[in-house]
Amino acid sequence: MSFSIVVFQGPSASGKSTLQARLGLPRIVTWTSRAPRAGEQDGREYHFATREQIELMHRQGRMLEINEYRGNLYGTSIRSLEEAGQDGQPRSSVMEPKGARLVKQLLGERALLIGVSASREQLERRLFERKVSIEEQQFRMASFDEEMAALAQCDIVIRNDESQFRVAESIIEYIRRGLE
Ligand SMILES: Nc1nc2c(ncn2[C@@H]2O[C@H](COP(=O)(O)OP(=O)(O)O)[C@@H](O)[C@H]2O)c(=O)[nH]1
Ligand SMILES: Nc1ncnc2c1ncn2[C@@H]1O[C@H](COP(=O)(O)OP(=O)(O)O)[C@@H](O)[C@H]1O
Repeated sequence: MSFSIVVFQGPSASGKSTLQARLGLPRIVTWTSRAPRAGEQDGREYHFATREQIELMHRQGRMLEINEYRGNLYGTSIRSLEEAGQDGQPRSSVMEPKGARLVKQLLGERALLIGVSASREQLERRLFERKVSIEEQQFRMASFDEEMAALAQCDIVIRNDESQFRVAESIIEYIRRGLE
């Protein structure tokens, strides 16, 4: 099976970005209207654009989907997904469940959806350690049940509690070799 794209989904702080980095594939760069954070570069972490530009792309049928998150728009262009299949080099992406489901619908078996899960206690601790505001922690935990339920749509779910980090990374390594 040759995959064009590997999509990670799961609750906040479950370890999606960590496991994505371990997999080592080039990332699909998505669009956002949020301001770049320190150290972020246009075209690397995201394509940074205005809300109006992203909405226009959506109206023109150039976006697979757009999603509102904390007052900002996010979206994946169809072209970025098509490119992922063309050069034989698979790409990876982190998406919330709605976006991940649409990628699966568009690409079928060429998309591998990897769910990442961890216990509520572990996630609360990791968010606490991130030193974000209490309000931000509560906001992220509020979607916990929904994110856990949405793991049902994934092709594989990796448990990434602290006691399982090595197992989780071995599974990613196994998938990585399978993609070579
Ligand atoms: N549906 C969808 N979600 C996206 C897209 N790009 C990023 N996201 C999600 O938007 C959320 C916010 O991302 P970000 O602003 O980088 O902050 P983070 O929560 O610190 O990762 C994360 O859950 C991302 O996975 C996209 O193109 N489509
Ligand atoms: N397999 C792992 N090994 C070591 N640390 C991990 C692992 N998975 C997650 N973490 C830690 O947990 C925290 C949340 O992980 P992160 O990848 O940022 O989550 P997400 O992208 O899902 O929000 C980070 O501090 C990260 O270093």
